[in-house]
Amino acid sequence: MFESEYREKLVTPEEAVKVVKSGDWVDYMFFNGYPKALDRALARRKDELYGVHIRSGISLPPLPEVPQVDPTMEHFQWDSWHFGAFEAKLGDRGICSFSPLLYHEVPGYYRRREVEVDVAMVRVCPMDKYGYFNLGINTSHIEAVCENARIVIVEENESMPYVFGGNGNQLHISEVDFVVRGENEPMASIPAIEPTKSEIKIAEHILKEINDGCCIQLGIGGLPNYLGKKIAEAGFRDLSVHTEMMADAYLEMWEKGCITGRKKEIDRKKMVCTFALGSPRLYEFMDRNPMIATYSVDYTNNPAVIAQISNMISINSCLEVDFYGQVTSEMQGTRQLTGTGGQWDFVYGAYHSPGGKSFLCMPSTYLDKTGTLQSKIKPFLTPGAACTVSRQLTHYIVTEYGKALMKCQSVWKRTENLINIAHPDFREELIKEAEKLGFWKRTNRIEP
Ligand SMILES: CC(=O)SCCNC(=O)CCNC(=O)[C@H](O)C(C)(C)COP(=O)(O)OP(=O)(O)OC[C@H]1O[C@@H](n2cnc3c(N)ncnc32)[C@H](O)[C@@H]1OP(=O)(O)O
Ligand SMILES: CCCC(=O)O
Repeated sequence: MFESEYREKLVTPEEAVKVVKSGDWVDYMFFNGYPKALDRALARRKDELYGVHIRSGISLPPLPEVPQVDPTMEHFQWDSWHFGAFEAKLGDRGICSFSPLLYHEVPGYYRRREVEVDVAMVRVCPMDKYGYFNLGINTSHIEAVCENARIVIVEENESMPYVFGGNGNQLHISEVDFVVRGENEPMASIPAIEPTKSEIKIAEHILKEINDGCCIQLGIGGLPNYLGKKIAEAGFRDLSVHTEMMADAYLEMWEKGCITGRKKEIDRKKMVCTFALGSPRLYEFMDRNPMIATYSVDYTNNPAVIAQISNMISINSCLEVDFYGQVTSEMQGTRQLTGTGGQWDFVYGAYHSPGGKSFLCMPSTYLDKTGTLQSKIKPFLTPGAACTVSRQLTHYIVTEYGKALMKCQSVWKRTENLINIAHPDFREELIKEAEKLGFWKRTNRIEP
């Protein structure tokens, strides 16, 4: 029924990118949603175009060519909502600018027309018999971008898993201006990372906080994934999933029979997410799986939605915490390493869930560029680092030495709680700093 409209709109990537004009804003979406064939065709137009802005986030291999063919940024300027390794390197070279966000608000930025978008380009599943292009493992904010773009171009990829959804997970042919056929390359996957000794200890602390019937959200990074494996091994029952990112850890929990979703107040018996990042096995698991429901990020990450689920346990990683309980999870001083992503959304939402808790986790130390051990608990965040979670919102901080409550604690008590979970080699020094600042009134330090 939609075949003739499809044929009318089907063009080559070279034809499709001709709609881009100098000065346009082009949206490439996130993760596996970025359109590889269109990107290559646009890069080839470099010498004809000036000041085209490309907006993206967490670009995955094969990496986009557009920012690489124009290091001068005369032709293409690269903007990112969220840095991955690729964007962090471009940022170091001064050829990628970062836009801070609250992830659940992103569809609203487009709907309120606070961000410009002329051309939306997105990688999708091939059209189905009802005329829909399923957005696969990248639902995120795509629908809102496309609703507000002057031109929408979809790039079909047969390797994209077809994922059932609640909302925002498809585009209809009538909403699309051009269709191109991509090269069906496999979705980019991320390798499993072995946990460090500290991460193993952190997981032990958090496991004590999990009960049968909880709803789990795991963030991005090595630790949350390892924790998911431990939850699976521990054999919890009737867990639910409401997360931003579907990851291999959930597949393991499901295979071990831990996840039923029966206890959730909303989306019962569904594993809810807005995108996926993991192994090919995870992507296969998600393909036409009736238990998975992908939604636009303004639903999954909306704190008011998260708060409707009882016993929400949110587990994310961070980089640095100061005596106030301010957290950065995205910057090393002035260097933008990653982004806020959904961290703020889940910290806030989980706290408002009946019985809910949020844990921001980090090893207590890291090695700096000179190989010197540094504490991640500091009197103040490293100058230049933006605060990802403000002190009013932080609930628990967890290191290998235990967990520290921040919510409702005085600055004195926060300082003390944090020094108790700092690496022992830094505790004396931190106490001295706290005393100088007048943040330390007495000690109840736990000896290592
Ligand atoms: C996905 C959801 O469902 S919701 C929300 C999830 N999203 C977020 O939480 C967004 C922000 N968080 C993140 O991006 C990640 O969790 C991170 C970056 C905080 C942690 O990810 P990990 O992979 O565990 O990072 P890791 O511990 O390896 O540290 C990354 C780098 O920063 C360095 N580093 C860590 N802490 C510090 C610090 N305090 N100062 C300077 N550098 C630091 C590490 O040495 C490492 O450097 P390298 O890449 O040169 O080895
Ligand atoms: C773009 C979102 C990824 C994250 O939350 O870390």
